[in-house]
Amino acid sequence: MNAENLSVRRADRLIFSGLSFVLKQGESLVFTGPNGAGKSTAIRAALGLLRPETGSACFEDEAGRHPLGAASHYLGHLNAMKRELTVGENLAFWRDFMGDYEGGDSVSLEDAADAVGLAGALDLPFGYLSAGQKRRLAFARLLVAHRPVWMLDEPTASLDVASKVLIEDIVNRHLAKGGIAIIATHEPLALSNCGELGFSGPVELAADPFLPEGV
Ligand SMILES: Nc1ncnc2c1ncn2[C@@H]1O[C@H](COP(=O)(O)OP(=O)(O)OP(=O)(O)O)[C@@H](O)[C@H]1O
Repeated sequence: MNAENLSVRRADRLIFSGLSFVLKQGESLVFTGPNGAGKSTAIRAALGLLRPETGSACFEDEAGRHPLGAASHYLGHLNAMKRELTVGENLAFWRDFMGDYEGGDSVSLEDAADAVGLAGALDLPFGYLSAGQKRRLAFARLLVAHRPVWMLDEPTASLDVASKVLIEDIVNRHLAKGGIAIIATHEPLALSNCGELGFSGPVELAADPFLPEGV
């Protein structure tokens, strides 16, 4: 995948500018930096979920360039599950709604639940799960519909050490199969072929000389 000269401006602040990188199959990149530095914004801008001031990002394969959003799974701060539906019903919804991207290697609902340590919980309402179990189920969503790129925003927040290792393992298997991952994180993650990109935070822009004073 390719990001070229991405910049995002919000109100009178430049959140970041000139963000460019290339990731090949099997490579990962972590976004680091303090709260408010721009990591989530960078993920959302690359995916096209918010409009960048400049630049764009795309996924490239033998067939050409594709919008990054179509080729990606996005795991944000929220888990994107319905609390009234069971674990199995939630996963079935995401499998049917997203479908497999070309070259798909998705797994069954049972195997996905098993991979995140929730094998016995398929009939349990999502709302009954603990915070860590909910986060692990959000990860199972990535396994039931294939996407070559995973964009993950603080995926291991609220996870205990064993669960964090389990998630690292799932991401590493995705990378080993030629997938790509971008991860905003505050904690070190043991990922293969991993680079790091540090965000330093927004810069106040000079006042617009055409605005009346105080605006
Ligand atoms: N609508 C908005 N208008 C102005 N500024 C905004 C808006 N939305 C976000 N920001 C600012 O953009 C900056 C980047 O926020 P972002 O959520 O990307 O940070 P982050 O690095 O992911 O932080 P965290 O580690 O806390 O998740 C923050 O300083 C935030 O205040």
